[in-house]
Amino acid sequence: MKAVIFDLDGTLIDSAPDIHAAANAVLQGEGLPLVSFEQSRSFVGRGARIFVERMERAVTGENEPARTDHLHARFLHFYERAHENTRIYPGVVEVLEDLRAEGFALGLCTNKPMRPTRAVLAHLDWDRLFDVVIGGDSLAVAKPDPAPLIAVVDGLGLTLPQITYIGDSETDAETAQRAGARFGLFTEGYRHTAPEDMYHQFRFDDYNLLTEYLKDPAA
Ligand SMILES: O=C(O)COP(=O)(O)O
Ligand SMILES: [Mg+2]
Repeated sequence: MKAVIFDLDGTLIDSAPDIHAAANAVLQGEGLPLVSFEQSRSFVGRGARIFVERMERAVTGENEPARTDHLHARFLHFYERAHENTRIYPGVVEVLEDLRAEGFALGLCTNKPMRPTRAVLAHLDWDRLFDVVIGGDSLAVAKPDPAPLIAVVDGLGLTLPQITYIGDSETDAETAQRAGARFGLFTEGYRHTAPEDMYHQFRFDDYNLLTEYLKDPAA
C-alpha cells in the first residue's frame, strides 16, 4: 500500500454547519424559506449542483433551470467563504502525520468544487498536505463515476492495488466499488445507509484505529 486517498466533507472535516450557513444565506437573499441543518446535511455528497437542486426542490417543490443556475452561482459565492465553523474530526491530524511518516502518499478526491476545496484547505493550513487533489468540478464527471478516483491514482503515479480510498458516504462507496478500489468507511460522516449495507473492506468510527487497518493488507 503506497497511498491513502481521502474524501473531504464528512470524512476529514465536519463542514455541515458551514454548508448549512451557506445554503441559508442563499435562500435568505432570495426571499425563499430556509432549510434545517438535517435537511442541508442530507443534501451533501453529490457535489454543489446536486446540493442546490435538492435544496431548491425542498423549499419550492421543483427545479426551474434558470433559478437553479442562479441559486448555484450564489451558493458557490458563499461556499468559498464558509469555513469558520468547519472542524477537523478528532484524530485526523495525527493520522495524516503518521501516514506521512510511514511514507504513504496522500490524495484527496472530493465532490466539493475546487474553489471551496482550496479555500478550506488553506484555512486549515493543509495547502501542501495532499499530493494530488481532485474536486467535484475538476473533470466532466463527478463521483460516483470512478473517473475522479482513478485520476487521483494516476496523478500519484500509482495503480489501484496500491491505494486505499477512505470516505463517509454512499457516493464514495459506489465510486470505490466501480473503480475496484479498496475502501475504508468512516461511519461518523453523512451517510444515510447502515454501514453493513454499504460496500467496504473495513470500517471505523475513530481515526486512532485507521493506521492499523492501513498497515494490515489483510484487513
Ligand atoms: O460536496 C459534496 O457534495 C460532498 O463532498 P465530499 O465528496 O467531500 O463528501
Ligand atoms: Mg463525504
